[in-house]
Amino acid sequence: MAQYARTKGSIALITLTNPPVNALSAAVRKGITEAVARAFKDTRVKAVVLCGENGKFCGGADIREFAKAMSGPPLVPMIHAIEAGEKPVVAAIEEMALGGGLELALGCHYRVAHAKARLGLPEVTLGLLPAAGGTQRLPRLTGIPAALDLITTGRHISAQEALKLGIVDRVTEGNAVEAAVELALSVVGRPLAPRRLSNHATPLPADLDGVFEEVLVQVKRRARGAMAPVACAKAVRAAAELPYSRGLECERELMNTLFTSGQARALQYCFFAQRAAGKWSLPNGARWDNSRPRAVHTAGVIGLGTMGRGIAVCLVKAGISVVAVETEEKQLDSGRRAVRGMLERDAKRRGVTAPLHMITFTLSMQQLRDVDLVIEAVFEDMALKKSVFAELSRVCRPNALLCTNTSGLDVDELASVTDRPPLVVGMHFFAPAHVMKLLEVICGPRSSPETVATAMTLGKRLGKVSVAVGNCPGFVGNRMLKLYLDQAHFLLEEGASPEQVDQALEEFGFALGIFKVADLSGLDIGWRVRKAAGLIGPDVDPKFPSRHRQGRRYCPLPDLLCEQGRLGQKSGRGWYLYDSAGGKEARPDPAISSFLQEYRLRYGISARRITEQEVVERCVFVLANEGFRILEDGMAAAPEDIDMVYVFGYGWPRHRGGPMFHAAQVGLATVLQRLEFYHRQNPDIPHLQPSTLLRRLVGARSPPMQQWKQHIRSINSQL
Ligand SMILES: CCCCCCC/C=C/C(=O)SCCNC(=O)CCNC(=O)[C@H](O)C(C)(C)COP(=O)(O)OP(=O)(O)OC[C@H]1O[C@@H](n2cnc3c(N)ncnc32)[C@H](O)[C@@H]1OP(=O)(O)O
Repeated sequence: MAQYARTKGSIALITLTNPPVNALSAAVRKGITEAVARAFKDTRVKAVVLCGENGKFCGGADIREFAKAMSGPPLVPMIHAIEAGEKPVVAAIEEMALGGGLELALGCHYRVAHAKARLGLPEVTLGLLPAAGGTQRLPRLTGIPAALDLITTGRHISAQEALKLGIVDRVTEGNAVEAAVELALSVVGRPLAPRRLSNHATPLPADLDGVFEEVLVQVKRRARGAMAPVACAKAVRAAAELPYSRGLECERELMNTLFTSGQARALQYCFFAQRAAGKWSLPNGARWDNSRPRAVHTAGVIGLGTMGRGIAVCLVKAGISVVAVETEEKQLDSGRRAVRGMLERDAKRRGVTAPLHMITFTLSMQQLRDVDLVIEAVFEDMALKKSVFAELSRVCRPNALLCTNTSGLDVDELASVTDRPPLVVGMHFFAPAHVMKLLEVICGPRSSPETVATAMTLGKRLGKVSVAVGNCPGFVGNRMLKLYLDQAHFLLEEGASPEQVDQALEEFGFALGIFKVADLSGLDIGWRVRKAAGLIGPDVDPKFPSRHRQGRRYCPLPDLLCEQGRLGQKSGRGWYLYDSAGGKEARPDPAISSFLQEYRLRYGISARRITEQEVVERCVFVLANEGFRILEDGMAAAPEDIDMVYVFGYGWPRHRGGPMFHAAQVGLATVLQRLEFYHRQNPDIPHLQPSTLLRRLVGARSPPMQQWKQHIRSINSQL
């Protein structure tokens, strides 16, 4: 809807009314169309101001409408009518002008923004392009390079940056609607033709081809296989080469291809799934909207290894005072240098002063006595963590929350050594913790609603996507990762090379193949976990290590690599070869190829040709299969949560929605049939055996994802 009012005698004030973000639903488009026509007709009205209710201009087209048949007045002619009008129209941009909201503002003759407003064309993040004339008007206003940047990345910019780029005419610290009314009064009677962006010629850079080539390289690197950024670049190219009306046709054609694509569906699914993940609930009825989180002003971080450093940086950047604890002077010193360096670099990038005063470094746990919450990030060893938690019980205030950054250990076992099990929760960050968006919040069986609410809210404050998960080995992410890695290792035994597996996964869209990721993380991490799980030990024959352990197929290849000192990037050699220890450029290593050949010979395995299809299906379907088991076990509340863990924590290509969404898109019956096929070929790999839930869903004719949980016999939520 849109409200119409007259102010200052001659200004029509049109207010978009569709909380929470005044999205351009059919009703809003109808309201604007009618209100603008009314203002243009009313002879008392000399100029028009467009604004949004509740201090928010507009969050763009209504994304929920994309899944339905479109109705109501379309955006393009509505915006054209505004631009072509004979009375000046000024957009008053408060808080946000995003997507269709900014396109609407670009159709206005003037734009005023509040200093705190954010502007952008994020359609690309939804698998679309700014198809309400945005790809044609913005380049005419800012020039090609800036428009390409904004449209292909979808990034939000500040009002100040928008002013520099010429996207807004004025920025105000005061009331943007009043400033817009003032501007509207001052421009009455001025010629409007120069203010109509569709009339402008697009300013062209000297090396047009070079600019586009460079952008295409960048977009392909950022999101391999994603269609929308490429289509966005093509549409902007049309603005460079064609008159406005033909450019608009090109924009529409490109949008038509994107609009019904699987990628757009996946990206829009991710938008809503990300927001749904924050809406947690526990079996006792506690929920995100009835549990009050505690305020967190001060926090302790124990352990200044890679994880602890990143966590400390996140906390400080969120305005939380931190006490960072190490056990030895040397580690404390190197941790202090690293954390300060990260804070200084970040501050320099943002042109602010580094908040170094907000963190103190100490060797004494006693310094944690007054903090609101502690995050333990010591070495992944249950005995060590237990001793830390017992000590924290003694040192911290009785109501301080105790959190562990364990990546897979039993949170309840840790809680049991404390004097406050309800105040213990897992906060599993992903490396590097100040960069990665995912936070798994592990709800132990005794974690209180207030504790869960505090951890989830703190995650959001740190800029993370917090997902509540149950307390099982590996939680959601690493429980699934183990099986994904196993498949990759088995494929090496059967005839594939690390680079072949990685290439197939990267073609699928993963930012990095699994073997490159393993090298980056360090192969010794998994080695240690396998030792702790009793899979490696003195009874393993060092010359001929068994390929069956604990009743199932086991691949000793990564252990053999570690025994050779090939630990990944840090040692300059892993599944790949690097220039030096710490090198980043992965090169195929002929030594690995010979190593694999010898291994196959030793075990009598005849290498077979493995297709890209097999690599992707085995790696990706095994993830979804375990996801179904996780749902049955009650360790995740919904398939959307599992997908968000993979998208934000494991480099899963967002335009494929997540492993569960992907399984639904491929077709559950196909996934079932392919898993059965691979399991028949590999009966000693139990995780290739289709899960009960998958079978049941296929039996029920593959219902939509929202109905999957209804097919779990007895839901026993472990959250
Ligand atoms: C052939 C058809 C041609 C059509 C032409 C199409 C051209 C234009 C396309 C577009 O405009 S696509 C949409 C572009 N806009 C965006 O991508 C913005 C999306 N929203 C956001 O980034 C954020 O929500 C926000 C606006 C920055 C606000 O963030 P905040 O953290 O304050 O709140 P949220 O929790 O994210 O959102 C609150 C609530 O609002 C819902 N919502 C937000 N934006 C939209 C939207 N554009 N459409 C529908 N719903 C939206 C969001 O889902 C939340 O709802 P609940 O989860 O609470 O129910």
